[in-house]
Amino acid sequence: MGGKGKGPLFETAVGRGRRWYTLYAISVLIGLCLIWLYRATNIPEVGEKGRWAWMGMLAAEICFGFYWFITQSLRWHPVYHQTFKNRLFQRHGNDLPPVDIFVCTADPTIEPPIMVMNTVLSVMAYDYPEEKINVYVSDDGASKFTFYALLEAADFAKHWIPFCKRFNVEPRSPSAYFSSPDLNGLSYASELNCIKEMYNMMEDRIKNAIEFDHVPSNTIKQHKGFSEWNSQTAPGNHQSILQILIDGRDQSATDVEGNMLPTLVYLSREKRPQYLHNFKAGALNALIRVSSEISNSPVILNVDCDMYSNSSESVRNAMCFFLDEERGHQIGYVQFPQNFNNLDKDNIYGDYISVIDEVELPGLGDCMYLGTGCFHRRESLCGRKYSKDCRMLTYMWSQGKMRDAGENTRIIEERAKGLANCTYDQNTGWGKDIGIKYGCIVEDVVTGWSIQMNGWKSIYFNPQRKGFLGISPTTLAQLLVQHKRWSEGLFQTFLSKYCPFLYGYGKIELRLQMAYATYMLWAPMSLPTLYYAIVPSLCLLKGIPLFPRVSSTWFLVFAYVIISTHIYSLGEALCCGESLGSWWNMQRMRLMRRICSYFFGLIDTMMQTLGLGRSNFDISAKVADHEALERLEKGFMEFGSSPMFSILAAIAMLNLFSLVASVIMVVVRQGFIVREQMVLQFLLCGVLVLLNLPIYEGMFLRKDNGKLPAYLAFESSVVAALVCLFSLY
Ligand SMILES: O=c1ccn([C@@H]2O[C@H](COP(=O)(O)OP(=O)(O)O[C@H]3O[C@H](CO)[C@@H](O)[C@H](O)[C@H]3O)[C@@H](O)[C@H]2O)c(=O)[nH]1
Ligand SMILES: [Mn+2]
Repeated sequence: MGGKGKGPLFETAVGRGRRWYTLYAISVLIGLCLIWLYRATNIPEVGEKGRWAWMGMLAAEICFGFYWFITQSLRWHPVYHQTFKNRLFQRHGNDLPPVDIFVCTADPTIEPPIMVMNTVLSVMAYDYPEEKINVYVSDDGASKFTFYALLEAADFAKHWIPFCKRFNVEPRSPSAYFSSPDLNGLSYASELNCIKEMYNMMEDRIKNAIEFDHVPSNTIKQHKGFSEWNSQTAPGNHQSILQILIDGRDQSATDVEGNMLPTLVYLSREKRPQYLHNFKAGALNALIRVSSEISNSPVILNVDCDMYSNSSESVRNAMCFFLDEERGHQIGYVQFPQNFNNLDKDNIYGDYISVIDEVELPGLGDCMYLGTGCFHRRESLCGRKYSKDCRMLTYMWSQGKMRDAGENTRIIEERAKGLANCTYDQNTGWGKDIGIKYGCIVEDVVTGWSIQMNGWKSIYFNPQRKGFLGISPTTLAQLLVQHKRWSEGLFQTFLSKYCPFLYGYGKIELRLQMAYATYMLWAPMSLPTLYYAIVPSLCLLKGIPLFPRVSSTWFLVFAYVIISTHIYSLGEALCCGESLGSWWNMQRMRLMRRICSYFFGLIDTMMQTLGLGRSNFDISAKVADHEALERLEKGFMEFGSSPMFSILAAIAMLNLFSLVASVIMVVVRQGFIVREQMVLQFLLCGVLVLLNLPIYEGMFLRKDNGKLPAYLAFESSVVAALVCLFSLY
């Protein structure tokens, strides 16, 4: 290396300000202990009113306290990485390892082929030597329209890639680029118009094909791949379809400027009704095998089909980690944050994205595998354990199996196809010790966890310009379903042999075990939250006090813990660039997620533990209708429909009744609330009502299509009234 571009390829800095944080955390911990002490020493006597309610409060507060304690692991050891791409260039030039890029799609209706195509084009156009990029699309929907869109993409890429490189455009997803606001007055306006025109025509062709259920017949004639589809082909029942659309080794496959093109492969693995297909994990494992036969790159990037590349530098950034002479050989994967390009400014669905990106993920020191936007070292993904003699990536790659350039594409297709058959990984290590884990709907977290257990280090890299942008759910119902799936999968993992505290015990730092547990315990945390959202309000109605009176010193303890933790979380959100309104929305959604998604996730996990039912990977929708988007822009939540709303609405009504009733009592029987021991309970109920305002609005005031289903208003009022009456007697 001759001292070229001296210094490491990446640097790691440890966050500052820890001392203050530790002081604050200790003070909260003391407060929590005092609260438990207060609860334990003030339990109402046998026969006194509210004894059971009190014990429940104690249990709930123990849960909250314990949970708060383990979440501290996410703020314990913040590290930030910086890469030096110029040094990478000085040392290696363009002599860099190849990368295999996996794009997964599963359903052409909720993941439109045009979206998949844009993601594919964005990753084909990375600022990286073209012949070193290999893009694989896994289509679990076995859709000939997705296939057709990719064929079009293969053609369009010949113009798009040179265009991107010549004018250095960002982002490189055509549709995202064409819709960016600052395209006026560019020096290359005529080239831009020309390529935009070409793109629009292509988009129209694909849209028409889908609308009329008809791929242009000359395209069908030109590509033998279409013969794989017949009237029997169904997403859940078909043979493996594998087509190499661009063979990067083929010297004649060049773009309009004569440069080589990235390899592009379409795969729809075999599916048969009698075989489990293991959802996304199965798809990724098929891709790992198939790609090993075709390009076998030492680094694998995988993205969901909605996650287009927003920065052309990501591959080079990732290589700075893997190729670092000092530490690169230990790194198993480099995870970029998951960001979204369809969030409204007030964050109405209360995504914690910014806090997670800026605080929690760096705060962990290591990183979880989040399922998308992650670069893996192929070996680590394939289950190899890290050992001191794991060689540098460059070595591995020069030793790796490289396909003979002259070999016929069709022969390779035939050979690789067998690796995607559904019997291939039956009774093998695939899904257990090799590849992505099976049997869990959060395959990503479990897989990342076991890679870490195998001794590999992980990197969380959050550059200024976001690496990937995707689509987050656009209705409350979709969001709740997504979180239900996550909480369910995560809790199942907690109960399985992968439980962080057992599996990780003695092998991995406690900090990391706790960090994983904070996510895996979402589902059971629904119970104390439900308790807090229901019981104190009912007791308010009955006049049973559950908190200390204002004049007591214990009151100060509660006040300190409540106020300090909320001020802290508000401060954190503001520092991450959120607004006050967006923080408030985050609080609301935390409540809703806990009492709906996590609660249903908990129930489903329990059912499965008892052997009733099996979990399903409900794919998140990635399209929203126009009206809905308009309402969202105006700040109205789009509800959609979901059985989970029943519980949400019932709790909202119950709190409203309790609040109204106690206000009436204050007015009629003056002094009721002023009995100062009810103050905290009254406030809690009041805050719950405020958080639930959009629910009342959605049930009673709104007339548009995004409101809550009509029957809910009636149903929830009746349920809440019955519960209130019942509890009064
Ligand atoms: O049988 C399936 C199901 C899903 N997918 C693909 O998996 C990806 C993720 O699915 P999506 O419905 O978008 O999931 P999210 O709710 O966004 O999922 C998040 O959480 C998942 C784990 O629950 C991770 O796998 C994802 O990467 C992560 O984005 C999409 O590209 C799908 O096409 C498949 O390929 N086959
Ligand atoms: Mn997604």
